[in-house]
Amino acid sequence: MVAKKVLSLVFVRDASRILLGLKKRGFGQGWWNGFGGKVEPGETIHEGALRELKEEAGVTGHELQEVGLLKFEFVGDPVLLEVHVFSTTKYTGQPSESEEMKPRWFDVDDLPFSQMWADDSLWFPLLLKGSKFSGYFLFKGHHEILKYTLDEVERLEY
Ligand SMILES: CNc1ncnc2c1ncn2[C@@H]1O[C@H](COP(=O)(O)OP(=O)(O)OP(=O)(O)O)[C@@H](O)[C@H]1O
Repeated sequence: MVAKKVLSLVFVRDASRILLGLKKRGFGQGWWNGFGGKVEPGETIHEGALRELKEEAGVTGHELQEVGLLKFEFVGDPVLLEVHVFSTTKYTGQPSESEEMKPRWFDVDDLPFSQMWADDSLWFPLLLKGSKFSGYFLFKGHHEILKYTLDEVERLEY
């Protein structure tokens, strides 16, 4: 590991649904995911999360809770990705398509895991039941997880 990239990942939920976006370009293109991206210089991770949610989904989030910390490495790539996962049920505005993402509500019992990052199906159950979680995943390419750890935690530690 020689460098670390800090990213946000935001999930908006209601009683039985979760808002995902189909990534139209770049990293994770063609897959459904929460909204997020690189934290920019001068902003907090929380501010970055709100900005990305607005830019990518057209929605203003309120009372974001940080619920997960996920670290990713890819074989042959010296960069460690540190993804801070946020969740909220409070938002204003209507989800709308952006250059980067096409938003859509999914029933939590009918998530498109075959079109999502492979790690998502492992930690989504913890997200959906309202737990906090911390994980590490080593990928080979973009589809295969070689090893991982995943823990439900009381509080997130950096
Ligand atoms: C490897 N397993 C993974 N599982 C689930 N989610 C993952 C992920 N790896 C990255 N993510 C998320 O994918 C988005 C990438 O965003 P990404 O396009 O790189 O960022 P950003 O919008 O700043 O990019 P540009 O401005 O286009 O450069 C960002 O939400 C990030 O948290």
